[in-house]
Amino acid sequence: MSTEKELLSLRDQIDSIDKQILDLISNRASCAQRVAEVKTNAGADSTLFYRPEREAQVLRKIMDLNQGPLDDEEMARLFREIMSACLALEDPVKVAFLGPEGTFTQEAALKHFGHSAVTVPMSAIDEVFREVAAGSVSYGVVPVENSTEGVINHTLDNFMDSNIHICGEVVLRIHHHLLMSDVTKEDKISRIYSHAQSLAQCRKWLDANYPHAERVAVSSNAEAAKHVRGEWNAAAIAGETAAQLYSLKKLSEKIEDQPDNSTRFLIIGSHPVPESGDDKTSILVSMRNKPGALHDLLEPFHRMGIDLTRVETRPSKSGAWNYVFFIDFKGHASDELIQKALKDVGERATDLKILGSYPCGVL
Ligand SMILES: O=C(O)C(=O)C[C@]1(C(=O)O)C=C[C@@H](O)C=C1
Repeated sequence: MSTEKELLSLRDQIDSIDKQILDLISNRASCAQRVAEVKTNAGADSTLFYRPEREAQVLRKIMDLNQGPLDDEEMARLFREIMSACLALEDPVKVAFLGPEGTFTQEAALKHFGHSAVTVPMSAIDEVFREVAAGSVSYGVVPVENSTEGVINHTLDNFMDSNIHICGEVVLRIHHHLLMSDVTKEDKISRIYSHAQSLAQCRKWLDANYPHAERVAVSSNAEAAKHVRGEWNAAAIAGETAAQLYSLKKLSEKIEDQPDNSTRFLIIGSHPVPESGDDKTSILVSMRNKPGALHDLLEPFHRMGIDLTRVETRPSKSGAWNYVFFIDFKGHASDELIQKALKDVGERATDLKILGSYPCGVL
């Protein structure tokens, strides 16, 4: 068969497959609309249309069933978007993030909820918490730890004062680029804007390449990108989305010191999430200042074979909270073993607050 004929025949096959995919996606979307009716008839308000545990199960099943040639992550991403569009038919989910437009937090929100979600920029982490608590958005996305720079204390501190639930987690690979605008003079860069975390994540690269440039910390990478648009002697460190959004040119790509630099974000909401089959629980525990306090606290987890994934200590804000520990572990708070462990831990602690049980990040 000639090349031309072979191409024509393959494109005929693709056209017919596309028609089948179209019909199947439309059928799926109609089912989601019926799900919304059932939920409404059962009295659920629209904040309960989004079901994190069900979404995690759907994506995990797709990854299990996938036989290639697309890899599991790629396939899950496609289904992520289909589900996002189906949910938007029920009721588009409104998500607050640490703005402005173009931040990594917005990228994390879209990765988690898909591109049919409505993302709403906030100017500070506290505001994301506040808007979720006030109910003006259904969910919020906040950064919690970075593989190079460690924990984001400001996010943890917000959990001490709120009754917000953690509903999910999402991890994002963070690539930083040095960006300049069309007025920047490449050989005259004497000031570099970025978020303090990003400046820290690129410290060695900056020391080697721009040792004399002033490093200016601003409220976000996207804000840094905005800044350089009118400055001939300044550059910004930010990600791909901000570069595109603010039409900046990449002077150097992937300048982060650690090639596997990634940030974990938490999804916060107002409702607890049922079990998905592969879950994590986050708790906040306060303890009096005495030798061996942390060992005592963690002993039940060790004894019961519960997998701890993170332990962070923060100074308490009041006298009663001498030590505050943020502890993440595998398992769901409705699980019998986890309930036993929490009871034991609660008896040893001054105070224990369950921040939420949620599906382990899928994508
Ligand atoms: O199963 C549901 O409850 C649905 O609303 C359907 C669906 C989906 O498209 O699969 C959509 C949104 C939910 O977040 C979870 C799943």
